[in-house]
Amino acid sequence: MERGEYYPLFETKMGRGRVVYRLFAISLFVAICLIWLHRFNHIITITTNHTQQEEEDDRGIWVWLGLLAAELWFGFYWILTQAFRWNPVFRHPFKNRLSQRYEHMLPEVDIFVCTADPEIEPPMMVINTVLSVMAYDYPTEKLSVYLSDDGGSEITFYALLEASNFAKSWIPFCKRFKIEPRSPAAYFNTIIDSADTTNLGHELVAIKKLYNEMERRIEDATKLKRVPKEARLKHGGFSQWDSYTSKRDHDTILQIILHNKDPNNSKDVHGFILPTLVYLSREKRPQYHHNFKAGAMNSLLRVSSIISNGKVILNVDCDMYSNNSETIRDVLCFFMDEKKGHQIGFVQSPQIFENVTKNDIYGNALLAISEVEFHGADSWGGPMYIGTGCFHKRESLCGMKFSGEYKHKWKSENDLFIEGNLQELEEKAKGLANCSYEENTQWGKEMGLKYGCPVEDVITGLSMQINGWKSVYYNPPRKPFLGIAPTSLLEVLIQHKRWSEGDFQILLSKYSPAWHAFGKIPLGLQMGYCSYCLWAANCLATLYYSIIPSFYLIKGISLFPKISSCWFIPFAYVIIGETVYSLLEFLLCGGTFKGWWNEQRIWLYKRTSSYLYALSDTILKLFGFSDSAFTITAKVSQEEVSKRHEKEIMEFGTSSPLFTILATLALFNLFCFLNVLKDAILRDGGFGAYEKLGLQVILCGFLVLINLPLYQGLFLRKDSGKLPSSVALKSSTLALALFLSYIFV
Ligand SMILES: O=c1ccn([C@@H]2O[C@H](COP(=O)(O)OP(=O)(O)O[C@H]3O[C@H](CO)[C@@H](O)[C@H](O)[C@H]3O)[C@@H](O)[C@H]2O)c(=O)[nH]1
Ligand SMILES: [Mn+2]
Repeated sequence: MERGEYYPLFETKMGRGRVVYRLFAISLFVAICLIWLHRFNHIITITTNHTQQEEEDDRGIWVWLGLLAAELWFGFYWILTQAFRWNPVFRHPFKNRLSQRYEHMLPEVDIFVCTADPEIEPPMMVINTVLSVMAYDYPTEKLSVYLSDDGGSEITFYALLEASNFAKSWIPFCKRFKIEPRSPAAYFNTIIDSADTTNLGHELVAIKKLYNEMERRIEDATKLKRVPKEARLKHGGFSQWDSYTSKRDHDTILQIILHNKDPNNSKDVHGFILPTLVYLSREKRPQYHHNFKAGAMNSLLRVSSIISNGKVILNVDCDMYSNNSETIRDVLCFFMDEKKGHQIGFVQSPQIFENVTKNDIYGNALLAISEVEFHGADSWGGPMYIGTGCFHKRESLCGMKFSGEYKHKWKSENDLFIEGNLQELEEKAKGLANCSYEENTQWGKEMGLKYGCPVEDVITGLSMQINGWKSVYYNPPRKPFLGIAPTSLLEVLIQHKRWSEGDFQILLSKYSPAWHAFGKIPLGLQMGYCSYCLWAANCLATLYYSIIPSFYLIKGISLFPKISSCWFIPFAYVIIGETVYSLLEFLLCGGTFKGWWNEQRIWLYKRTSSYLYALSDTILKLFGFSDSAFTITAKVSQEEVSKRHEKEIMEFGTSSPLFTILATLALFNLFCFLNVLKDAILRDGGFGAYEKLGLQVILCGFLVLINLPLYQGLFLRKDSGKLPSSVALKSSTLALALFLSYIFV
């Protein structure tokens, strides 16, 4: 580097097509205003020309007021979503420059992996994630991996011991052959696909054999729910389970499995030191709330502070393995950039799922969020923290506020010095993971992850941004992490209930992006946060739109301008414009046409079921009637279910009130639509009579078309993934009652 010249460690590029997009957005906004005007005018006319209006209009005013409210809502919500489409940016790190400047003073990195239940998060999956992050291309003496096990499972501990042994061969293998990805399971899958293994020869055969043997032992133990006796005798760590009563009631279990203070046991087959590896199952007692993942993370923060005290922390869920061994180096380019790095509090990468099918029937990929909106957020001070695949500075996570004078010191003058032996260190660390430790402290409030919210990640990220930190969205072509998405409709709906409920609680909390954050974070970021925090609130307008227009269609009453009227134009423009835009956006993000159609369906389902539940639960919670829980998403499914998932057949399977709502709405619209067809055939003038009802027919028809998988699940399918007959019965009755009530209204 020449004197005085500054070569940044990363660059930021603007997205293309911004001007075109902004023009489109403005034109759409004008059309939305015209729709509002139309409703407003009509309502004024009804109220002022009261004299000899038909009786119908009198009642009609409520319906029109409802429509105006729904459309005001949709319009307002659309405006919020524009913030994240206004100015997308893209980041590119230069890791060669990082190496040149800082190779010998790279910071310590602590990696936290969280797991909570050995049944739905199988130990084999967990250790694959652990191995993938242990094998990062990074100086091993500066890397520490912590597994937090809220399941307190001996089997998971056993699996981790096995993994620590396997790592002794696996890590040198990865580094020697520079293989990717470094989760053994994922890697072996790729070579089955490519079959190009000739250059690895017998080394590959040998490592695969080791892996298979380990896998067999762990799977056996998992099936038997018992650790083999020999293993138990060999490792003293198991004695910590002697006093264990249940998952919800046990002492802190902590074991430093690999550590350079125990060099005999902590080197790989070539004699190089391995990363530090720690197992932690924090203390649990029935009388103490454990605060789910946030509680686990805070224990990890404290425990790690006396074992390795890494300045950078990576947090992944146990299903999110590292898909690129160079990610740490890439991310350090953001943190260590001499000019802009100081203010960066965290670097988030997207949540990408490996098991999403081609047309993504459950809309799991959330393409618009990961490929568009987060890039937009990045231009306003940064994306949210979404729980996994996120790198933090320890300071920002621990609650420090950013101030202009702050400069991060990467050179470690006050490096952690460990006195005594490992046992003493373990004992000391255990105390930090006890239930009572947090009493009368700021943990969960000002320090660490926030408690009391089902989306601990988002609220914690927001509070960091309010504290003055910025974040960066790092979304390179080769995705840094790959995880597992739910594979049944109910799982998806429940996950979204948790998310939308949590987000809505943030809106009402003391960190509310709507008011508390005002003046503390940019307006664009506030709007964007609000668009997520208001997911739940979308249910009302969507329900109104799925019921009322169809209902009035049966009565033959028009609620939208007729096709020949000039007021029809703004409606048509908004509908066509938004549809075409969302389709284009989806295709440009790499989706398929069918995937887009599936996503529309899922949004409808979430809005009419998950969000409705989230909204009512939040309101109940406000009045103290309910408490939010954390339902862990399953990462494995029965074989039949996975087969249907591969074939993209929607999985219902059980009965749930969420399904009853969806089925009732679908059937009600089907009845309305059949009624239209009947009238069109029997009545004079056929479809012509529907000219003034055009948009209502289209809306009803759309709802029927998008619900096709539901009708199949109700009446046509025979497999075990169909909707149970109890749901069919309940929803048919409800839908019929709703349909017939038009006679009385
Ligand atoms: O008491 C608990 C509950 C969960 N977890 C872990 O939290 C992670 C996320 O749980 P999961 O069931 O997979 O939820 P998702 O909805 O898939 O998770 C997303 O949303 C969560 C917030 O709702 C975030 O915590 C996650 O990081 C984010 O990936 C998993 O590793 C769990 O093992 C715990 O450690 N302790
Ligand atoms: Mn998950």
